[in-house]
Amino acid sequence: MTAAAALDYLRDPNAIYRASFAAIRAEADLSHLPADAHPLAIRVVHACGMPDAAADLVLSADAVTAGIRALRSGAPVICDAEMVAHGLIRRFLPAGNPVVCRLNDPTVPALAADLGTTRSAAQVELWQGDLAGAVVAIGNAPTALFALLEKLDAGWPKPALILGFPVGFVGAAESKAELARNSRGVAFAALRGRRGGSAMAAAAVNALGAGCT
Ligand SMILES: C/C1=C2N=C(/C=C3N=C(/C(C)=C4\N[C@@](C)([C@@H]5N=C1[C@](C)(CCC(=O)O)[C@H]5CC(=O)O)[C@@](C)(CC(=O)O)[C@@H]4CCC(=O)O)[C@@](C)(CC(=O)O)[C@@H]\3CCC(=O)O)C(C)(C)[C@@H]/2CCC(=O)O
Repeated sequence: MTAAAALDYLRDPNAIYRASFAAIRAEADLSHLPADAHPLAIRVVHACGMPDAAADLVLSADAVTAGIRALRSGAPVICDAEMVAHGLIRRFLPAGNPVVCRLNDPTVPALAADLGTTRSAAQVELWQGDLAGAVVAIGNAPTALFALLEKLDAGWPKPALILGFPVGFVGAAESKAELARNSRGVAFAALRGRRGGSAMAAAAVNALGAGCT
């Protein structure tokens, strides 16, 4: 049997990252973003392969500093989906920050049925104790973002930062527009429109974590 010929592709992980980030810097227009948000924008684009997504990124002026400060202080990262939680590069979290996702808490299905909502939104009921000063990363569920904003309107503790990246056709654009219109006094970053996703939300956290070093 003859040995299979090795295909020609880049194998060095650091070289792959360098080449990706260089391509994004060359292709994505980041000029509307403050310099401290460029690493976050680059990682978000990196996670989806769409340089034009950078144009839809909106941030409050304090988003990056608030996120980095919160992570350094050991704040929890609250995620709407396990996919977001699993996308976090743990070695980037500077203080062994707890990662919280309550979607699969055994009480959530009954809670969702009682409240007449999704499991993603029902889990927000379980976030109250972790919310003060936290980084909240929403990458999947528009209903979770809407529910969080409703809780803030009801006087719940404020997180340090909301990363709004829900994706899809029902409620994604609307929930992020509401966050950008009125973030309830909380620093935020969001991707306007239908695009988003767990990988992008995790990438945003990873960029902040990398910025802590
Ligand atoms: C309406 C929902 C949407 N889900 C999308 C895309 C993806 N979802 C995946 C997976 C595996 C999960 N999605 C759930 C969060 C599930 N998705 C929903 C809900 C029905 C409602 C959310 C909402 O509208 O706010 C939601 C169920 C719920 O009751 O909350 C998930 C919990 C479903 C499950 O059966 O477990 C699960 C999350 C698992 C986890 O990570 O913890 C996908 C991988 C596709 C799939 O279903 O196989 C994909 C991932 C996208 C991503 O990057 O995160 C949409 C398209 C975003 C859609 C929301 C809007 C719409 O237009 O329909």
